[in-house]
Amino acid sequence: METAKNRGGATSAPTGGWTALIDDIVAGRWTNPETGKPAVVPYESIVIAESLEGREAELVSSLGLGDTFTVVADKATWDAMGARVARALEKLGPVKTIILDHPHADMATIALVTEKLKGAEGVVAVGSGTINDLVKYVTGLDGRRYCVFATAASMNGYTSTTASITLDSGLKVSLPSHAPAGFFVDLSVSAAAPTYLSAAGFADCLVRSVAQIDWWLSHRLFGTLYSDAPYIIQAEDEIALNRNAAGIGSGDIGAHGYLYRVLTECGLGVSFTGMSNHGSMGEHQISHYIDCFAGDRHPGTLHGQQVGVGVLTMGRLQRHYLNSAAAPKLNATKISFDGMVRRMGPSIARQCFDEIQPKIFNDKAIGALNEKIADLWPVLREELKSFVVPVDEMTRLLKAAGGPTTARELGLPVDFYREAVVHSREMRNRYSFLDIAADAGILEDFASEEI
Ligand SMILES: NC(=O)C1=CN([C@@H]2O[C@H](COP(=O)(O)OP(=O)(O)OC[C@H]3O[C@@H](n4cnc5c(N)ncnc54)[C@H](OP(=O)(O)O)[C@@H]3O)[C@@H](O)[C@H]2O)C=CC1
Ligand SMILES: O=C(CO)COP(=O)(O)O
Repeated sequence: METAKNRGGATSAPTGGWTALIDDIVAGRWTNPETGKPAVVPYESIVIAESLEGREAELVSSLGLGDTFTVVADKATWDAMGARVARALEKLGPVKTIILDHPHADMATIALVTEKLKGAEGVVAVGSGTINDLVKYVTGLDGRRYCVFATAASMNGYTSTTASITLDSGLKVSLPSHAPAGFFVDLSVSAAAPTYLSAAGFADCLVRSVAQIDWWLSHRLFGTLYSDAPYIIQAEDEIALNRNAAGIGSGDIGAHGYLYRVLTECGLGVSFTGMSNHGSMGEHQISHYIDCFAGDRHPGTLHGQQVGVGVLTMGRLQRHYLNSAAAPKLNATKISFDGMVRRMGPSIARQCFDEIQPKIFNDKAIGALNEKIADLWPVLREELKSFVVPVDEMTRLLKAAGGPTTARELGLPVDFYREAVVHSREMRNRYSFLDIAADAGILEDFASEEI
């Protein structure tokens, strides 16, 4: 196995260690400024350390999951850490292993894992996004507590209470699930993983500014739920992480410490609101569209890699609007159901068309919305500008972390990427600048410049 570069790293942990603040949130000592009350979150133990070698059994045993254990991994994550965790758990009791073959977080695999985990007591996931979502979702079905050892800093779902699952129809959705009782990070393992994995996780963090802009826009226009709490807890760490972007690409352990802090905080944010919107808006819809509809054209890229390219696209689109003192002016929504059927197939198209009805506006409704936007725009524009990280800066950061910045770099046909930009808004009822641009009639022209 590749060893971590820069062992020890040039970047030191914040005062209080890698879980400073996170410990307070988990212990109920952190007061949410929005409510004035201590936040209550469903986690028992979150440990992030430069090494967990020798501590695996103690960490799992502290959760009291049971007397027998089942470790779930895939081939790569078994090699990276699963074998080590399974060996360590033998001290505590009998250990079974389930090694999945290139798993996907879809309904067929959920059925398989449900069957394999029947009667299992102490369920221990060792892996990244797909392994964690599978184990999270399956154990969530009967409320069985589980824990996860992270093998890659590739996405922010470890601590979220939602699972991103592909339904039998082929549509990827965000389903309510539960939190891991224990989340354990050995930074040396993730820093030694192939760097494209960490760059993907960095991109999942870079989302903050574009998602906050979309989410606030939706809140101001339609009164949809918005919360600052997820952003408040990660604000300082986002600065430290961006300062260490180059360390992500070079496998620096300290840089990975900050990366995991932001990934973890983003997941904790989901447990405040029960939804992933603060870190999943227009840019995630572009990535989900790629996963659902690229078919043979999918280059095998990771969620976070696609999200990173989506972030830059959204940054350019939002810049177009925020640079203008003139309020956006929208026309009645034109979404062709037949077009959706052609692109998505009849079953997904039906499901999505029903889902997006609240953001389909006729002439009368768009007139009222235009008046509201015109009224709000001078103030709303300034509010939105306060969330911006300039797109040139985000591009520089993503490059420094080693992530792809264009569809071409992803290895995705550019025509298909443009289709994703234009049509991904048809997937979910989350209102973003993709909807503004589409209803303003400029989205196709904008997308035609994306490469
Ligand atoms: N629930 C939530 O809130 C969230 C869920 N997600 C979901 O997570 C999934 C993406 O997860 P992601 O982690 O990016 O990718 P995956 O888990 O799909 O795949 C990553 C792959 O990288 C390989 N790998 C992992 N760790 C190591 C290591 N240490 N050394 C070598 N190889 C390693 C593994 O092997 P292999 O070679 O076998 O592929 C692994 O399967 C998506 O389905 C996404 O939608 C994303 C964000 C949030
Ligand atoms: O991927 C996510 C955050 O990175 C959340 O995904 P969903 O949009 O599926 O909830």
